[in-house]
Amino acid sequence: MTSAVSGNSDSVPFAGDSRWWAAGAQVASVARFEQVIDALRIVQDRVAGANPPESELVEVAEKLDEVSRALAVFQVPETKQVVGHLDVPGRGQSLVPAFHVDRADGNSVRGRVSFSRFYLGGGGAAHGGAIPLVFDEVLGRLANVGGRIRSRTAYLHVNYRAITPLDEELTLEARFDSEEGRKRFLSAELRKGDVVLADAEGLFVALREGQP
Ligand SMILES: CCCCCCCCCCCC(=O)SCCNC(=O)CCNC(=O)[C@H](O)C(C)(C)COP(=O)(O)OP(=O)(O)OC[C@H]1O[C@@H](n2cnc3c(N)ncnc32)[C@H](O)[C@@H]1OP(=O)(O)O
Repeated sequence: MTSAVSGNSDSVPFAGDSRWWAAGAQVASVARFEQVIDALRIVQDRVAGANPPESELVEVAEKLDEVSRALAVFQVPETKQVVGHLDVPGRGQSLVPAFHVDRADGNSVRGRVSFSRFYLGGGGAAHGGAIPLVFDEVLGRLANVGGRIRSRTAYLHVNYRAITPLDEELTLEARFDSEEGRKRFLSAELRKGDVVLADAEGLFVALREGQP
């Protein structure tokens, strides 16, 4: 039996808006899909952190080929895609570290995020591109909740204030600061305890009718 990918209503604080990209998409099992994404995230981390002998690499490459062949016949257009549209932390995708919401309303959100080995830049610090990924994810979602017309990021300014460590639970707080016509201004901070690791300001522009 298949079930519709959740059509996150405004009554669900800080839920995504699957109507944006996935109207009508069906998934055989949300729990099973989430299990696949969790396993994929672990594979990403294990590959990033591994240096195995050649014989092991041959075997791993074969197994990964087998997995991609199994999925090749089930490829669907974007409107039917499941990844990114599940009502679970991380939205069922493996690009952006999963953001776990603790408190949210239409104008602010607070939650937790952790950067695993896959997101290593160097010297024990998270990659400088991984941090904006999380800011764009959280600010982008906050910009669009509450029945607002959907918007896209016009700019995202990120300040790196301190090294962002891997494998530690960090907090992220974001707010909808102001609105001028189609322009929405949002900001956020990523913290370890009381220490600000990075902060961001973003402009999100509401799309006109028919704008992709
Ligand atoms: C379950 C699913 C969950 C889904 C959950 C998903 C979470 C992640 C969501 C993340 C969202 C994204 O990353 S979206 C992907 C990344 N972003 C993009 O691809 C956007 C690419 N850019 C564009 O499409 C366009 O440039 C727009 C839409 C941003 C703006 O173009 P436009 O609509 O033609 O508007 P335009 O007239 O240019 O600008 C409108 C006003 O904004 C100002 N403006 C525009 N750009 C800028 C700028 N960079 N810096 C300053 N100001 C700017 C203009 O001066 C103007 O001000 P004034 O004259 O009116 O004062």
